[in-house]
Amino acid sequence: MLQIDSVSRAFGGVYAVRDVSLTVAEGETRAVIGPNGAGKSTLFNLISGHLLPDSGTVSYGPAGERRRIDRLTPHARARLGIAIVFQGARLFGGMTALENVMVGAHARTRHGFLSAALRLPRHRGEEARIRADALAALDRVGLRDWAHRAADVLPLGQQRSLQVARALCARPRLLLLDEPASGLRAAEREALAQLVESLREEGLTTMLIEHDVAFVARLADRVSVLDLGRHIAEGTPDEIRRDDAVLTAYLGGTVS
Ligand SMILES: Nc1ncnc2c1ncn2[C@@H]1O[C@H](COP(=O)(O)OP(=O)(O)OP(=O)(O)O)[C@@H](O)[C@H]1O
Repeated sequence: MLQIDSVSRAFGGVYAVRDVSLTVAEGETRAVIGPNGAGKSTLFNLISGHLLPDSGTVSYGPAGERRRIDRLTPHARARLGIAIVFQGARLFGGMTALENVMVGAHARTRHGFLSAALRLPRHRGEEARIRADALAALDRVGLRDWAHRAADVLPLGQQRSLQVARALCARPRLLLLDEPASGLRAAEREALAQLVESLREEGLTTMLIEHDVAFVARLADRVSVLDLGRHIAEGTPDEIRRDDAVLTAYLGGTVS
């Protein structure tokens, strides 16, 4: 579904991502781990289009439909089915849960969010369909009963689920989750883990950045490890746990 070839991106002469190559299969759940500053979020932004690579290529799509996307805008990539939930992403505080999700659906409409917000005539016909999709997305993440509550009064765990619903409403084929579990309490983490598992069962291709090893071991088919911008290891969670380069990266070179 995703193929990244020799991608690099530097800031001020310092590589955030350096010569990274990896492929993610359709239906796979891929965890991306690595110490702080390893380049994980930068990699996600290179996939979503919020950053462009200095060199290298990003290709996307199921077999037979694969195409290069590394020069496309984030909006164009969203319309191809790539959705990202940013780390610490904010919700629109003055809106209900349902309205927040409907914003996500506009990412894939022809006219976009601005036209929706202005309620232009050409847009009105799509409104009912988007509303139905948004309610379905809320249902999928267990938030149907919260649809008409203000988004900013939801507990943090449900805010995260709402962000996932917003991304799902755009009908992604590749979902990028940047540290979705950070700051959540145990019960909230469990609910999020179950949500990611259910998406996996539905066959959605997902990449997630996560620090918690138990969370990764439970959810990921494969794990990619970044360190100082480089892709230093890839394997199943079990293989990664035994990988010397990974232990060295995490423990600062103290492993013999
Ligand atoms: N927009 C930017 N401008 C300048 N430097 C940046 C920018 N984005 C990232 N960097 C730098 O690139 C490196 C990688 O950052 P990135 O956020 O991708 O790492 P990360 O693995 O996601 O870290 P964390 O786990 O702390 O979120 C860091 O040294 C960071 O300071």
